[in-house]
Amino acid sequence: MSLAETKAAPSKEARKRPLVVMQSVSKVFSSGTTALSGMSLTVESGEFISLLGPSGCGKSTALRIIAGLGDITAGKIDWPSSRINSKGLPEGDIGFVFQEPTLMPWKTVFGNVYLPLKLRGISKAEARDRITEALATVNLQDFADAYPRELSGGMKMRVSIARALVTKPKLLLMDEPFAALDEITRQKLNDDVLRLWKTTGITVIFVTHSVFESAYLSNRIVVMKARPGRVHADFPLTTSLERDSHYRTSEQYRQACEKASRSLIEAMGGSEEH
Ligand SMILES: Nc1ncnc2c1ncn2[C@@H]1O[C@H](COP(=O)(O)OP(=O)(O)OP(=O)(O)O)[C@@H](O)[C@H]1O
Repeated sequence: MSLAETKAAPSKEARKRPLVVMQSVSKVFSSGTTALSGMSLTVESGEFISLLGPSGCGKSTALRIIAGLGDITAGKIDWPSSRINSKGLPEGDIGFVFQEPTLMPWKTVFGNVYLPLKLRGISKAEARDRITEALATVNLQDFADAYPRELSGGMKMRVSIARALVTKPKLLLMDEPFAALDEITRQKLNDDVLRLWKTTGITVIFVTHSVFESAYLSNRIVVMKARPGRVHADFPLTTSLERDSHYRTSEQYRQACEKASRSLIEAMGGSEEH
């Protein structure tokens, strides 16, 4: 290895830096609702984390804080691998996919995916290759000129994912992205997201109510407890199997679902006998 290469390579320490470190974060809204209290979470590069929890336990609030979209009442949040702007927020390293695709109906697929680049002052000509690449990642390369009204619910969500990916973020935050879709479409999109995770090396935090979805997708599950929201359990999920249709019917998947389900029931204050 030449000296130049030695210098260019990130140090071992830099490579190992986490993407997000939340330390005892609390969030109280002006209404007086305490959405989070003492939430700590460290997100390492390359992880696929499912944030699983009952309705109203603060999953979306936590995700928005991780995205730098909401201020915190107490505690500390840091993005050790990101460039931090003058407001103390990470710049450009985070993509966000919401529950609704939130596409502009008057713009084509291309125009919708262009938006984050346009906001950064990048011309359409400069952006073209990146948009084409992002659309190809979600298998929509042939739909660049289509309008949202011409797409199915699943395709609209894939456009939304392409829009989140076009800036090449290190971290992809997904807030119950497939909750409104039918089961078969949801399973297909689960496979798309897994393929994306494996091929790009992106880190994913995926909010879901679904034990089955979390057990299928993630290599780490963080279960949240409600009122106020905080981490109840945090465990890795490893499997020797490829996550595909065979995995869905395997004993390993059944056990993963059981573990996540048990933890969720505990977080909700119940017991298995209930
Ligand atoms: N902007 C806001 N102002 C006041 N209270 C809010 C606001 N956003 C969320 N909350 C409250 O904070 C708590 C946590 O909400 P949040 O949406 O983060 O939970 P969640 O786990 O994502 O819920 P769900 O699974 O139903 O989407 C809830 O009690 C909610 O009503």
